[in-house]
Amino acid sequence: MPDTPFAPVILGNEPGSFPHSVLAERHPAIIRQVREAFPYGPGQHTALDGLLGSCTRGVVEPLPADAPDRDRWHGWGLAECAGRSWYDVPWLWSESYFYRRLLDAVGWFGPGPWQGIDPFRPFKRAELDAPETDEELAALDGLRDLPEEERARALLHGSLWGNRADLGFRLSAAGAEERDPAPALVADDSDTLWSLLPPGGTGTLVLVADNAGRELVPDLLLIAHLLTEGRAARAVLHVKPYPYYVSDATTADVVDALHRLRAASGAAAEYGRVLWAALADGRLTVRAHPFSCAPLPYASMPDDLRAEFATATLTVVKGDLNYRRLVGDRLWPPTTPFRETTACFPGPVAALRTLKSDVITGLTPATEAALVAAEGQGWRTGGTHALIQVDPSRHQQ
Ligand SMILES: O=P(O)(O)OC[C@@]1(O)O[C@H](CO)[C@@H](O)[C@@H]1O
Repeated sequence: MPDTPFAPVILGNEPGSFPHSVLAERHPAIIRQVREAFPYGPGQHTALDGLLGSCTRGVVEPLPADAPDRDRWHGWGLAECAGRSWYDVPWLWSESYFYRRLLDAVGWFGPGPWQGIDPFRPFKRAELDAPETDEELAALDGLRDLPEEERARALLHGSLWGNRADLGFRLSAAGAEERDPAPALVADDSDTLWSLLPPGGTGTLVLVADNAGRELVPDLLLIAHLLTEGRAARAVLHVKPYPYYVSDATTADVVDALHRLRAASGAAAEYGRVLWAALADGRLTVRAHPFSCAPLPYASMPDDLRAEFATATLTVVKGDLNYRRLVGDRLWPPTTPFRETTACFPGPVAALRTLKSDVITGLTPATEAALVAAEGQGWRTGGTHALIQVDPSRHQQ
């Protein structure tokens, strides 16, 4: 066992900290926005009031007796967390449960007319329909004549920076990193990533998606490229089984994104056709595993998911939340080797993430020092830095 230093699990109970602000400010703001976006009835308003009181001033309450996933949540620690302040249980747990309870309040789980109505859909649609998305899709035409390696790199960066809701074609201008006082890309294992996906590959790429809209679109473009260029024979796209963390992608969001691509012109539409055909013939599949909305790190993943990740040629996990779940939602010393924190993961894994929370591993001492000198600790949560980290090993479980 590697000599990994102790790192405390992140809680939300320290006023002034980022996690505390999410519980005390972001969650109430989300309740407000959802309320304003839908013509909910009195029952839903009362339930939202109840959730607001509970999550800001109260304690974690059990799920209703008829909740379809009650047993599952008990397996995920509900009995241990119930009755405690939302601020005193692991932050990851608290956030996940907040979204679960929000869906309850608006009637997502039904039965009834609001069953399956995504409370975040207006926000996701607005982003997908934004003129910036048109510009980003039009920029794909400029990639057409580039050598495959350069297209692949541009699309990888598109997917990476898409995690900031920003396609990367315009950001990956040569030299941009060097011009900043601290590097935009704080770790870059992309050579290792590409070595796992050589042209002519016969393997399976798993991509664990994060946000819908302007992140999911470049994720889909990357998948289309890898399939078309033979860097992967098959791809599996993991999305969330229900709306989560406001903008996380569900199957409905995949459908919206594909329609958006097909309705575009030029290269974007071609990518859309590739993906549509790959779904039809089974080279691309979409999965919505319950564990994707679990309040737990991947170390606790169930056996079926473990088996799937174990057989993949490479699993790419997107975004900040998936990073927290991959390495553990802990305050690691930033120079803790990435590979020491991913020992729970059964197959080769790559993280593509913009930095939006305190968790970080795998920095060199020089990079950490440059970041701290330039920004104090603000680089951890500002979303202006990103990383590509890869652990190519197959861990025996
Ligand atoms: O996973 P994503 O979309 O990249 O980011 C999720 C996020 O917005 O949610 C958490 C705070 O609620 C943070 O981990 C992070 O900032």
